[in-house]
Amino acid sequence: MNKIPSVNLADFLSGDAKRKQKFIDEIGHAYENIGFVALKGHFLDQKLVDDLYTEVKNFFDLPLEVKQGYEIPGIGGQRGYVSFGKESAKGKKEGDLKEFWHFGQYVENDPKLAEEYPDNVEVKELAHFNEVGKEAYKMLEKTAKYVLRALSLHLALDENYFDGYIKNGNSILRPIHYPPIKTEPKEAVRAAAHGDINLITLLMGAQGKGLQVQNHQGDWIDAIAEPDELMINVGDMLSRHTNNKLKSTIHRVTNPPKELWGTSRYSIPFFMHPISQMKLDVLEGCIDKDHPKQFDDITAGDFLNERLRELGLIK
Ligand SMILES: O=C(O)CCC(=O)C(=O)O
Ligand SMILES: [Fe+2]
Repeated sequence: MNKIPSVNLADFLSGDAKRKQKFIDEIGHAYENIGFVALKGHFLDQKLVDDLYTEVKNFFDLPLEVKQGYEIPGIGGQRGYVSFGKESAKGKKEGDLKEFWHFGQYVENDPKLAEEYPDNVEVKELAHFNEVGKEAYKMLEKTAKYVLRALSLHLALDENYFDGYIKNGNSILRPIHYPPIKTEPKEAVRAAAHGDINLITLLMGAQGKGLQVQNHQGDWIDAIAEPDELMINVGDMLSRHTNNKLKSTIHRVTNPPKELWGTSRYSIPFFMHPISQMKLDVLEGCIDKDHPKQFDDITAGDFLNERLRELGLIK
């Protein structure tokens, strides 16, 4: 495959059995091959997208001392601000050329989980930042729920298989700012080649050049979405759970050519995580003579901690 396929969630939600099956087959096929799709028909309307970008730009425009006041020690960057260069891709020493913010779960009716997760951090300088972030979080979570339902059916599981694992899950909304590049970055890139940790990622802002995906042949292909599309990819948790039937594809964000060094890039991924107790053990239905079990049993919580250590976010 050398192009990211485009699918429409409206097919899945149409109530028409044929259209629903078409969506399941298209996304299933795409995830067994390239691991990415561009998705139309999601639950984010244009006003919400515009409002979120406005708030996010306003936040990153705040003075560094103000932003650093929202960098919370001891929580592995899981909420609030993470400053420039802190995170590096697994196996890489140079930090990525980015700063970012994390909105986390808004736990409902589960005091134990509310206790387990760090609190969301409120930005005091911006009147709408917190509420707009929360609204986008909810709409992305809702979109992701239906995508996982389609994948459950593709895997011959119960349609609602993931519902209980993602309700109040440890998902993260991460607005990212890649600032203008001022001096030759040498080895560092905006985001070094990596696979995402989580179940699936929904990315707003893949409209411009920058994001590239590595296909089976090892070629890097541009992943560019239409204005009304989210880019959605499989993460390592889902790949493990399905014995790599669904592919977590390596991707990166390249540095722009020198004449565009002066421009920022903004992107906003939503990393869909389950609750930490979910067992990522390989599904029985994904093991057979030709596909022996490839991964050890592990919970989502333990897997996440292992990876945050490798990214340099926890000690
Ligand atoms: O900025 C982008 O377009 C992609 C970012 C990304 O892959 C990530 O944060 O995991
Ligand atoms: Fe990523």
